Amino acid sequence: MADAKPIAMPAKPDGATGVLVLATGEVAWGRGFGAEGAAVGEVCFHTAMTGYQEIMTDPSFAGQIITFTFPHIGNVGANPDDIEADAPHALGMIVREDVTAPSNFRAVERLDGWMKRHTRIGLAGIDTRALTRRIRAGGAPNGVVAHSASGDFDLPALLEMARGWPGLEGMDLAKTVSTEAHYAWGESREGGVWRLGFGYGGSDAGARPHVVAIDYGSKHNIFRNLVRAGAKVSVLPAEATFEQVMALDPDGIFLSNGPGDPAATGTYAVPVIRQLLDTGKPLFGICLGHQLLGLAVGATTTKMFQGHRGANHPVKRLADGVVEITSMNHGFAVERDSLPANVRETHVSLFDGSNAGLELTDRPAFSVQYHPEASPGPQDSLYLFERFVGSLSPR
Ligand SMILES: NC(=O)CC[C@H](N)C(=O)O
Repeated sequence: MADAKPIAMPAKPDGATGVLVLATGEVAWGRGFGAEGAAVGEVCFHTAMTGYQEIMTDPSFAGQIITFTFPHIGNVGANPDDIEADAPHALGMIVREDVTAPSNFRAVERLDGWMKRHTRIGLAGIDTRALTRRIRAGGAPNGVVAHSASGDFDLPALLEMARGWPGLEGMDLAKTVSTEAHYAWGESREGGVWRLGFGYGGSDAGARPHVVAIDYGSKHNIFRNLVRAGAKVSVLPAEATFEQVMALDPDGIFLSNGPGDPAATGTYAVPVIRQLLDTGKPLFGICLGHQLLGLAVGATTTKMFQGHRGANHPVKRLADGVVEITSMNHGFAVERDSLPANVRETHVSLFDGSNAGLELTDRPAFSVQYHPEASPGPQDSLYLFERFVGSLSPR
């Protein structure tokens, strides 16, 4: 921004090795951990008290820096099991207290070591309560987290970096985190590590209905739950064509969660989803998949002023009034008023009344905005996997 006025930025206190610089010019000094360097993205907050490894590895967090409202992050260390993708996708984490030595039998390394190994930047010693209130009042700002063990920072350059980032609105990130090639989901534990993609999961896989999942940035536990509910799962890249999906002879189609702006991803995903809907095959979508289904039926999506990121978000199921406690992570939403006549709203957020689920009345397709796979989070919504897989004919 050429016309931006210089902003007075607070001088570095002694011993500071990390800093957060928001595009507004606000600066918070702290202690860096994990990898050194600088990362730019949207600074959001997450209220879950557990599951930091699952959160950091959820591909939906690409392009985002997560402020954890829970002050003690890292105290169960890092392990090879609690991951939703092979590596972290969130750009960095901001925490209150320094990461300590892990106290958990499953830990194989410290969180800060894990972050460093995966080139992710951490920032500790930040007043995360004040930062969270700042985000709540002003919306999620763009910003930079930087870590330099020697304490050398070029603040004007970091500010420039924060200001130069275009923001998540209009940004397609799904294809940057999706699988590159088609694979059949399966996993086995070898040498203490889950190995993926060697074949169909579950016993007697041949008799299972076949779900073809389009991976816009999927979490592993979604596929695990589809298998647990009785399916076998094939995974295709975000840019898969209608013909590529149909060549796998699906019994049902799954649209995954993922990062970025659904409207931007929709430019290539929506035409495919429309064709898939026309086949009459059952379809289920989660989060970004929900938003893309919404766009495919003609609804619109919008960037929320306040996104939802936590593991205790109440959602009302409109069919029977039951409240599900859900795990959520989204910054965009389907606009209720834009839903066409053949689409019924099925779930509503009890925090702000925003749309949390939909179903078509003339085709077997439904989706939810929240994360029923419950990792991290409650298990109230696992029934959705059973409902979807139960509607497919086994073969
Ligand atoms: N978890 C997700 O799939 C997130 C969807 C979308 N990127 C959003 O922020 O709303």
